[in-house]
Amino acid sequence: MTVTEMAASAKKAALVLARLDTATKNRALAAMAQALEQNIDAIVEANRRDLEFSKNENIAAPLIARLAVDALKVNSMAQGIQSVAGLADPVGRVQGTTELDKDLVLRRVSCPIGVIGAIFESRPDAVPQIASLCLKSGNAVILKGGREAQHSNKVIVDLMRQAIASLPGVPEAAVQLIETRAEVAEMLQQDRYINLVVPRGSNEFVRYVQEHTKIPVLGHSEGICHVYIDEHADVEKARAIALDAKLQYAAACNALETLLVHERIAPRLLPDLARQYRDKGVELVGDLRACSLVPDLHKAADTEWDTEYNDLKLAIKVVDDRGAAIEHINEHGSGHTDTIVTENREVAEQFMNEVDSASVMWNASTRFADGFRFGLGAEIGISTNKTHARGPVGLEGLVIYKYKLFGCGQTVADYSGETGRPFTHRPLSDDTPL
Ligand SMILES: NC(=O)C1=CN([C@@H]2O[C@H](COP(=O)(O)OP(=O)(O)OC[C@H]3O[C@@H](n4cnc5c(N)ncnc54)[C@H](OP(=O)(O)O)[C@@H]3O)[C@@H](O)[C@H]2O)C=CC1
Ligand SMILES: N[C@@H](CCC(=O)OP(=O)(O)O)C(=O)O
Repeated sequence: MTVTEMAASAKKAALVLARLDTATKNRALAAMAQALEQNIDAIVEANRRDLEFSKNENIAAPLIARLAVDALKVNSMAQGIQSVAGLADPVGRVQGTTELDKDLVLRRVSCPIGVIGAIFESRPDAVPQIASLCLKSGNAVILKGGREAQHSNKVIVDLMRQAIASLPGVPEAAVQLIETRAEVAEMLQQDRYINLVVPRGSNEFVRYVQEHTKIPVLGHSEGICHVYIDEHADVEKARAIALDAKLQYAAACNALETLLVHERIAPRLLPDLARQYRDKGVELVGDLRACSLVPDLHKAADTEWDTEYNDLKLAIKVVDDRGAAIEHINEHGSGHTDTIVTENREVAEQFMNEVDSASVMWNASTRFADGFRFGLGAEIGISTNKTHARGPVGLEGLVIYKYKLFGCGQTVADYSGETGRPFTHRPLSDDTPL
């Protein structure tokens, strides 16, 4: 099948999905989860081939960890799908009701976006997450994962499609997979059928997508995430957060890349914290003031402040005050996730108000920026766009709305000119029967 044919069938599927009731969608999700659980060996075997390929290509260890799938991971993929089934249906929610005039009532109701093209990194667990969120929100999806994960992705998508096809009324074309960059290029031309493209990847890749399509793009790009340790920080909290944000999963886009430390707390905190990082294998670089506090610290090149390492490397900078920290983050960050550690509420609120990022945190690790941990069930990714969705994108980010106007024969002429009737524009309760 060509990509154009796939996109056309996705469009048809989306029209069917949009009218499916919640119970049918949940049955499809349960079948998808069961299909994965019952085929753990096939998934793990496909993943073994992907891992072999990646090891031959010398892929970095954190990226191998992101790619690897074992039985536990398959079970957690299945649980993830079930948890999406357990979420409230985001489609058909009344978002406001206005009486324009007697017997002329306008209602805003949530509805699916349509067809989503999702391109993402070599992370097989992203496949069921994105597919289940799209299905629950009534959208068809065309998936493209990273080349290192292609065998795993194919088996997972095939299993989910077979599960969907076994249910009456649920179109198999709800979930489709493309595998090559050439197909991505073709997909980007399908503005007739595809309503939103979600690229997850480097800034260059997201820019490439934006420059090669007329389809709206919801970019999920790099995370140059910061932890700022304020002068009023609790040292133990600061240490725990700074270590977790870098070490808990260094390859994630929400991992720490630049540590900013207030000059008044730096001498007490940095030497010991640097030792702890080094004990865990983290390579450190710093500005001149950090270098004066930490033995053998290499001076950071100017470009380091704009670098996402995605690995066991960290840049450290000592700042004069919170204003300097906020300024640094707004200049060098990527609008993803940034944290302040402080015991001073006023300082924390200033930081959270003035840092222009999708997720701003107080006394918590940047690694919390995740759809599951935020209670969204799962995530299609973490948006670094400002519109239409920001930060971890769950079901709410996958619906739009339509206006439904309930009349009884009125025309605009009735409301025009000097003799026209005035509008009432009266808000009504959303459960008013129409
Ligand atoms: N905000 C978020 O939710 C996420 C952000 N990221 C960010 O992504 C970045 C790097 O991740 P990485 O895994 O290396 O991802 P890449 O940017 O290398 O690749 C991601 C996807 O884009 C595809 N791709 C890349 N370039 C092109 C191109 N020119 N044409 C068509 N397809 C292309 C890849 O395909 P192929 O493999 O076939 O080359 C893959 O499917 C990091 O900055 C990370 O923070 C990653 C995950 C989630
Ligand atoms: N949701 C993820 C982070 C986002 C993500 O997909 O990151 P990545 O490891 O770059 O693929 C998590 O915190 O586990």
